[in-house]
Amino acid sequence: MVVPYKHEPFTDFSVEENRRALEAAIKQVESDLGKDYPLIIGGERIMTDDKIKVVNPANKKEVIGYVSKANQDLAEKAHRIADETFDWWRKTKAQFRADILFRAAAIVRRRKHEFTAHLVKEGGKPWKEADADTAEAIDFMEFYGRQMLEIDKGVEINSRPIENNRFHYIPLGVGVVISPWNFLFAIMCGTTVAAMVSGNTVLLKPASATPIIAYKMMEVLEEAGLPKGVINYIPGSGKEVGDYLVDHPRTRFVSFTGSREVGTRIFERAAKVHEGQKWLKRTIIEMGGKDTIVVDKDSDLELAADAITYSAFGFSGQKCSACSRVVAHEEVYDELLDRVVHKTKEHVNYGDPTDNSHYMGPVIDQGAYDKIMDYIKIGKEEGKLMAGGKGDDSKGWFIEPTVFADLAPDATIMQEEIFGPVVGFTKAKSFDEALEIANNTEYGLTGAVISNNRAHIEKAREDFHVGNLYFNRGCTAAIVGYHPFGGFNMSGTDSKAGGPDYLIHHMQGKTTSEML
Ligand SMILES: NC(=O)c1ccc[n+]([C@@H]2O[C@H](COP(=O)([O-])OP(=O)(O)OC[C@H]3O[C@@H](n4cnc5c(N)ncnc54)[C@H](O)[C@@H]3O)[C@@H](O)[C@H]2O)c1
Ligand SMILES: N[C@@H](CCC=O)C(=O)O
Repeated sequence: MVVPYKHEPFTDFSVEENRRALEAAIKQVESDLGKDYPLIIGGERIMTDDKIKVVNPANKKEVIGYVSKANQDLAEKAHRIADETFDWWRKTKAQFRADILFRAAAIVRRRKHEFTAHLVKEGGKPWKEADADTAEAIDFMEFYGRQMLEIDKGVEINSRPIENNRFHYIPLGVGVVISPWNFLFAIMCGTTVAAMVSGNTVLLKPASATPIIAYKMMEVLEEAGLPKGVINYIPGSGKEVGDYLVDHPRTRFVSFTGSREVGTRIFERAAKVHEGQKWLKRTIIEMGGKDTIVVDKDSDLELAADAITYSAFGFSGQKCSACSRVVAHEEVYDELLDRVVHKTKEHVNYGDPTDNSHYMGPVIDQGAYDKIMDYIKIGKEEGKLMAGGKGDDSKGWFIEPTVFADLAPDATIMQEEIFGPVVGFTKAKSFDEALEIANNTEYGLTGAVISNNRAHIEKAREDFHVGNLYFNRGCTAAIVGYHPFGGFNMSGTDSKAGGPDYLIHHMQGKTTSEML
């Protein structure tokens, strides 16, 4: 029997002991930088000459490590091993697979600050965000382990007196898991272990900006008893290795989390049936967002301002769930805007995230920096700059928390995902109009409504078309097992990570009927 699932508590860094523990862990991680990391294929460590250079986004000169890069030959080798391993792995008991996750979760929990410190360095995450990322990785392992045990009980169906009917889920086959850099531990871990615990074998291609945490997870899973060949670690170029694996006729499913551009490309490519392919590939595709907080006339404006500030600038706005649009009723617009601008200028400082006094760290890389600065330039033409607007990429990739006011609902920066510390405000004449504006993007991931009006909350529950809708709080920070996460429309397939249906996406239902 396992104890009931409860999410991993966050660390309180105002407690001196906790603060010191993370400081020590950061020092430890710093003394360990610059190493070489191999691929892991069928349990074998393979060093390649071609390497991914992983740098600290807060200090470009600091190399976190050099990670071996898979090419198509190595991807093919990994695929063959994953395929062979699936033959016996698919028959292992759910309890055996779940136990690996429970042991792995316990290992990470015991070494929690070490992982968090690594995320501060590799991902540029401030302490609070890095701690939440580690906690979420633990949660995914604990939650999916339990979910698998539930699914293993089977589903009741009817039998007539002359027959014995059964219905149960079986795994799919070899899955390609492609993960993003922003929840470098949690999402990478959650998507990988969900596929594995459901009885599939996995080819894990982590994001090129953050592949080292994935290597560390592999070490933990191996220590927890994961057999060779079940998860194969193959970082590499998205285009070269990613396309090859997505197109491969023996790939049974692809689990992708990342941008709309790459997600739609994978969706299209996976739809093509290649020679020798015996199935239609399953795709689990979770993409970006353009997430809105609606602030009603009758609402707590201080709560609204806090919710907006954290949702817009937590981890420098680099969350698919980040608030990048505010739609406020015209009667409260000016006061709300004043409060958010004040909080941004007073409280949202930024700098090296190893220093816990910084609210925000850097953005992830030069590409992200340039893209966000381009959007800020557009924002200056489309609206009124109220705070921030500058960047500095001399040492790391730092951008000021930026607020734009008086934007048209269809302005570019109100429609396209920026994925940085930029939030835009627009006005609505009524609550109905506010909802219309909130729904006017191609995305549908998260949203929030700040309101004291029960009828308006109920209207939004029906009409605000997003996968994760929150009332009287911000629109980020979903918790595994409590807020199943995934979006509508161009935000993806709404697979709901951390929810009761998630594992089923990695499985297929089988009916057997025996005559008595
Ligand atoms: N909906 C969600 O749950 C969720 C969660 C986190 C991030 N995101 C989204 O992810 C994006 C940020 O992450 P990112 O910059 O890592 O996204 P990205 O799409 O650039 O990269 C994601 C992954 O895809 C790989 N990739 C790139 N080209 C590929 C190809 N042709 N074939 C296969 N794989 C390829 C990358 O190497 C990386 O591992 C944002 O849009 C954000 O909103 C969504
Ligand atoms: N699940 C996270 C977002 C993941 C995407 O970046 C949240 O709810 O804030």
